Amino acid sequence: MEQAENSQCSLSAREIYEGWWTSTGSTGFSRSRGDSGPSCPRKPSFGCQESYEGRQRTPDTSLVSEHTGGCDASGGRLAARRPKGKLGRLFGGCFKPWKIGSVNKVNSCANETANSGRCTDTGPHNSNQTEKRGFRFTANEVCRATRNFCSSYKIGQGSSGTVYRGRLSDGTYVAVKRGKKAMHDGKLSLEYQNEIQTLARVKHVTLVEFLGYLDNEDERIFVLEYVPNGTLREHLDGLYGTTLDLAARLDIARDVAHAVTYLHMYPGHPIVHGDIKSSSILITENFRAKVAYCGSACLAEIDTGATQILTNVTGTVGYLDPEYLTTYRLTEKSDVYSFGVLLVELVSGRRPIELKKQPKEQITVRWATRRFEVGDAVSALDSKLSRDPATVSALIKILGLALLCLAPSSKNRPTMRECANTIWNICKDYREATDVKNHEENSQGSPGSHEC
Ligand SMILES: Nc1ncnc2c1ncn2[C@@H]1O[C@H](COP(=O)(O)OP(=O)(O)OP(=O)(O)O)[C@@H](O)[C@H]1O
Repeated sequence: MEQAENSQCSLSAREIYEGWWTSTGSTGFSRSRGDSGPSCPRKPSFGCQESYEGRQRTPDTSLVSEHTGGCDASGGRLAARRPKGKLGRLFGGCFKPWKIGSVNKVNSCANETANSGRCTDTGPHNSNQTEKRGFRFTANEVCRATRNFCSSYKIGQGSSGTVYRGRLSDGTYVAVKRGKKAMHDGKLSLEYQNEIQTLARVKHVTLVEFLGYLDNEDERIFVLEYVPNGTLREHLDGLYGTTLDLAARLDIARDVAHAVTYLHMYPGHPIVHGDIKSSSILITENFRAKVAYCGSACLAEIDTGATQILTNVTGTVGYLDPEYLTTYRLTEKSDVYSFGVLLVELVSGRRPIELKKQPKEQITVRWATRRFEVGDAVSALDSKLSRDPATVSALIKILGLALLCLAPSSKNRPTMRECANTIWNICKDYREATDVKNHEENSQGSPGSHEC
C-alpha cells in the first residue's frame, strides 16, 4: 500500500495528462496553492510510533453503546481505518493531549477520561449550551466528546488532519477533524472567519453538516455531522463485503450532483467545492451520499520537518481540472471536471489512477473514453455489476455525460445543474427499465427501492 502510494505520488502531472489533454500547455504542477515544490512530500519526523494499520470494514450500526467505556488506546473497533488521502500518511495519530491554553481543564479531562470514562466540564459553558451557542465549541466539549482524542475513536486520516468520532453531551454523534493551522493563517483571520460563517449557512441534505469549530493554539478543530457508513471509495473497493448495485450508484451520483449544484447556486456567490473525490463522499445507512465540504477553512499546514506544505485547497491528483495547470484557478467547471472523473469511477469501480495496470490503461478516464469511443463501453463496466440491457444503457449514458464533463476546455463542459438534470433522467429511465424487467419476470425485490 505504502509502495503504491509512493508510486502514485511520484507520478507527475505531465505523465497523468500526457497525450490526453493536449490543450494544456503548462510546464508545472502544484498540488496545492502556493506550493510549486515536489508533488510528493517527505515523511515527517514526528517520532510517533502509533500503529494505524487496523481495518474497519463493517458499517457502523451500533452507535448506542459506544461511549459507555473509557478510552481503549489499544484500538478497538473504532480505531480501524487506514490512513488515506493525498498526504494522509503524514499524520498517523501523532497528536498529543492538549497541554496549552486551557491547560488544567483539558488535562484533567484527559485523565478523567482515561481513568473513568467521565469528563468534568469545568469550562464556561455547560454542555447543554453547545447547540444553543451554535458554532464555537469549547476545548472541554471537544475533549469530552472524543475522550480527549482517544486513539480508539479515530476513524480516518486526511491530508489536513485526523478524524475522530465523538459524541456530544446531548447524545449527537459527530466527526471531529483535528488539524494544524496554516502557518500564515492569523488566529482568527478575516478570511477564515468568513469561511466559517459561510460554512454555518451552507446546509443541504446531501452535504455533511458543519456543526462548529474550535481554535486551540496551533490547532484547528472542526465538528461535523457523523456519517456512519464509510466512504464511496471504500464501498467501490468492496471493503464492506457488499456490492453497490447500479441503482445505488446512480443515486449517489445524483446526490453528489445536487450537493454541488447547491454550492454553485449559493445565493450571493457561487461556492466552488474544489476537491470532489470518492473518498470525500460519505455514505449513509440508506446508501445515500453526503459530500464533505469545509472549503478553504480546512487549509492546513503539515510540517514535514524540512518543508511546509499547504494542502487541501486545489483538489486531488486524478480529479484535478487540467485547466488548473495553466490558470491556477479553480472554478465551478473544475468541480464539473472532477464530477466527470467521479462518474467514470462509479461505473467502472476503478480509481482515477490505477498504477498496477499497463501504462496505457493507468488513467481511468482515458481508458474508459477509448472504450466508449470504439463502441465497447461495456468493457469499462465494473465487473461486479450485471451486464443486463438496462445497466448497459445507463452505463452508456453515464459515460456520455462524463465525457462532456471531462472536456479539456471548461467552456465546453455542462453546468452542474445540467449534470444533475441528466443524472435524474438516467436514474428515472434505469428505474423504469428495471421495473419493466422485474414485472416481466414477475419477481419481487426490485432494485427500485432507490427512489428517483
Ligand atoms: N463526517 C464524517 N463522518 C464519518 N467519517 C468521516 C467524516 N469525515 C471524515 N471521515 C472519515 O475520515 C476520513 C478522512 O477524512 P478527511 O476529510 O480528513 O480526509 P479526506 O477525505 O481524505 O480529505 P483530505 O485528504 O483532502 O483532507 C474519511 O475518509 C472518512 O473515512
